[in-house]
Amino acid sequence: MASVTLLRTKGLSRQFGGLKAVNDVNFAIREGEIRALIGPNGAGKTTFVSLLSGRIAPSAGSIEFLGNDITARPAHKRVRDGIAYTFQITSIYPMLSVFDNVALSAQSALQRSPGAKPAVIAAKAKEALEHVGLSDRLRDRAGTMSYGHQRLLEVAMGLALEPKLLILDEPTQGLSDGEIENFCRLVKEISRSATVLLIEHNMPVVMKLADTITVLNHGEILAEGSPENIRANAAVQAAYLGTG
Ligand SMILES: Nc1ncnc2c1ncn2[C@@H]1O[C@H](COP(=O)(O)OP(=O)(O)OP(=O)(O)O)[C@@H](O)[C@H]1O
Repeated sequence: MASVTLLRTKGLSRQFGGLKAVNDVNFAIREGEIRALIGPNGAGKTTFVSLLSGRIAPSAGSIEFLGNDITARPAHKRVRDGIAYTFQITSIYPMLSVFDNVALSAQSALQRSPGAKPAVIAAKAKEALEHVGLSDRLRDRAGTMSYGHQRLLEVAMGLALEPKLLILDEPTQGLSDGEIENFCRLVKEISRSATVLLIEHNMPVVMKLADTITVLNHGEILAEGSPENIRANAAVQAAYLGTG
């Protein structure tokens, strides 16, 4: 099946002082895949996706999205292009209702289609909340929900942006086993309409969800391949055991 490259990086690098947090990364993700980005603590995963979303600027290299060079494009424009990034640290507005949080996201997505009516925004927000199973919590103040539900709210906010690429940074952190199972189902469902890039430490989740796994270590791609492939990779095992 022909597949389109959604996003590609060439020589992407970011230094913090003398530290090469991301070093010369050539990466490509195809439309429709679920890609997991894994690696030991400090490997550069969050820095890498922050470069993709435009939260931080690269020291060198380039980023292409659907064939266009977006390296210098500001973060808010990348959101409009279709790159949504849910943060590792909860980024909801705790004093606003669940519905309002998602409506704000939906509104920013609909700025792409002029003349969007409040009713359309509300419908999009409700649809996203239904997707993550929070339809019965619309009026709750976001900050009063459990941590797990706040993570789901974040995913709904990402979905309301109607992204082409949804970047999830450690989405299962702090979730219960039952919540993780539901979350895996949700990601599968999301992947029917969006490409998913997932930073994840929970290996069973990675093995279950990912079509392809990219392993970062010391800011560089150490390995890339299918879950079976990566599981059997000696260099990956060594990196995780701290001997690589
Ligand atoms: N703003 C910053 N200033 C200085 N150093 C930074 C900054 N952000 C990240 N780093 C450093 O860059 C390296 C990569 O960090 P990053 O957070 O990208 O790793 P990670 O793979 O996401 O780690 P984790 O799995 O622990 O979240 C680390 O050594 C980190 O200390």
